[in-house]
Amino acid sequence: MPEQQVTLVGHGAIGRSLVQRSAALPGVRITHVVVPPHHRDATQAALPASIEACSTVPASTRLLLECAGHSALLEHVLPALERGVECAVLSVGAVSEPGMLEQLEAAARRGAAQVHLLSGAIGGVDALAAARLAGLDDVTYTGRKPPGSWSGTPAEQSFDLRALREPTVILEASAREAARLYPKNANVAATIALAGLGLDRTRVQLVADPGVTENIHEIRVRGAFGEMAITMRGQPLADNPKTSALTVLSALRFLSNRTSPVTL
Ligand SMILES: NC(=O)C1=CN([C@@H]2O[C@H](COP(=O)(O)OP(=O)(O)OC[C@H]3O[C@@H](n4cnc5c(N)ncnc54)[C@H](O)[C@@H]3O)[C@@H](O)[C@H]2O)C=CC1
Ligand SMILES: O=C([O-])CC(=O)C(=O)O
Repeated sequence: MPEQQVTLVGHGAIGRSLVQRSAALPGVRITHVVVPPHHRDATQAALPASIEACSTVPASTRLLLECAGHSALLEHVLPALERGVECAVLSVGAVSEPGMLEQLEAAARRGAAQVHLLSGAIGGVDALAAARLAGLDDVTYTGRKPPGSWSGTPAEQSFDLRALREPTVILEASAREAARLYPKNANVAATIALAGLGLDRTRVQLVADPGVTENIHEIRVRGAFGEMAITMRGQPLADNPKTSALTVLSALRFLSNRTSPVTL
């Protein structure tokens, strides 16, 4: 099978870990990393010489993997899809913006390309999306992280995060609201919603819990298929505690499947 060349968008905690880990992935080579223009030189200095830092998606790109943030969908993913570039996206919560899902679909159709919404920090998306085909009654998601992982979010305006002594619900809302208000913490809420009952009918609870050190995701589903309950207790990335390490591994799995004769 031919080598799969990949352009990454983003070089934060996920991007750096992907560059490092993909070096051991047979058949996959990250060739470019797209970063904001003012980060280009510093990023190039941090990358191996075989990877080029750039501020736009190169014309040679055939597969793009986004690990940057919601704004990167408008800036890089939509134009790439229009040009026929296959894209994989981790900032799934960007679809909480009205019209974004439709824009992704339209751009992919025009470019005859596919956009893959990766499962990221959670498991069970395959089962949920399959269960949906027979009809779902109820899908709930609870995201629980240590208080420090909610710093820089709207929770800071309502709670003194450092003073919390008890698990505290910081948001109860639809998946759409959760993903919009917490763009760095609730992408999985949007993923579960897209796989299940949709952004407006999926109920989400976000919890700041001083009693935990992991990022805990609880998914409960009822439907004609039966019931499903999953708890993920994800280790956070050392570079960014908001992000679970499994997010990187889910992107690696996607890349690995591109070049494996048997996919799983
Ligand atoms: N689906 C999932 O399970 C998860 C998804 N994510 C998504 O992945 C994103 C990245 O996560 P981390 O690497 O932990 O964050 P990070 O904050 O460590 O790194 C993000 C990097 O992307 C860069 N960036 C931001 N906007 C950009 C743009 N338009 N073009 C190019 N580069 C841009 C930033 O400069 C930064 O270096 C999160 O913001 C979130 O949207 C994160 C965790 C889980
Ligand atoms: O990595 C995680 O645990 C989940 C996360 O931040 C997100 O859904 O945006």
